[in-house]
Amino acid sequence: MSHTADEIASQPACWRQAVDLLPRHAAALPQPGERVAVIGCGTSWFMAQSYAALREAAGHGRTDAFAASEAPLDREYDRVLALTRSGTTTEVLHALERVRGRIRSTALTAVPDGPAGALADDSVVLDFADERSVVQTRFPTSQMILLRAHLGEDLSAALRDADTAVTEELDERVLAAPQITFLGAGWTYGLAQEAALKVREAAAWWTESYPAMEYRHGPIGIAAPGRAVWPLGAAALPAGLDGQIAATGAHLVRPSGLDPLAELVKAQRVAAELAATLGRDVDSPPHLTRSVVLEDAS
Ligand SMILES: O=P(O)(O)OC[C@H]1O[C@](O)(CO)[C@@H](O)[C@@H]1O
Repeated sequence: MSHTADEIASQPACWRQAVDLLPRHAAALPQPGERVAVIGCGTSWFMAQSYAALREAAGHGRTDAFAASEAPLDREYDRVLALTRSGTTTEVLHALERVRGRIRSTALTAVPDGPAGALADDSVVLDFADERSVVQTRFPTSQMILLRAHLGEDLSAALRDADTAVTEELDERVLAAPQITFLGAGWTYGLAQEAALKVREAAAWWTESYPAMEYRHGPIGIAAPGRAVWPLGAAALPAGLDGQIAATGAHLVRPSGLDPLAELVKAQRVAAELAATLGRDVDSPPHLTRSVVLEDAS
């Protein structure tokens, strides 16, 4: 079994641990009313998008999500939350340097004593969820569980759904699809982006991702018999879209009722399985590294 498959399967236990650790980390996370910029790269950027949508919807205050390289941190923020598994990603470190002494910052990372933690005012370390694989699976989802718990969500159903997500049979028509489009709405748009990235990273397979209401505005042109459309959560399948997808002949993955984060776990499993079918080493995808460290970036 690959490290990636092991790490995917360990998510139910990791999620429970993340919930249990909330009291230890709560004070270092964004407080209600703070204006927050959440930054990250790749997977961590997409988790930033999901968390930002959830935090605003929960009424905790303005929350913007940015790719670390594009973050307009000259704006008025009370806190920067940097999501970074490795704690070494160059663009994240640069962003933390830019706000040092001016905006309070928190690094949420998997590695104790890393560069991001040294630059940030506060650190939240989820070392139990660190990964050997290049592609991130259990760290970002455990991080999301911690953040959702901190927003006051009751996660008991999500924790049960995690058990289902790691054992349930995968959709054969998705595994056979030459192209998969993930849809999201609100906080699940970031999850859709991450699901699509996961399949690209692990299997070099053609995926796309859109906010559900944007799908009719052109992207549906890609839908065709054999290809798959996978909304993450019921809100990601707005009224009438099922009929429009059916008309293209594409396979629609109907929302399962599982928590959307558990749906993401199923997408991770699809990514790993596709990689295996294609004979790829899912633990070390070509051209990708655990973290992007730019030697001569200034
Ligand atoms: O969360 P970190 O450690 O900053 O790393 C982000 C990196 O993680 C990845 O998901 C690893 O493939 C990439 O998207 C990105 O380069």
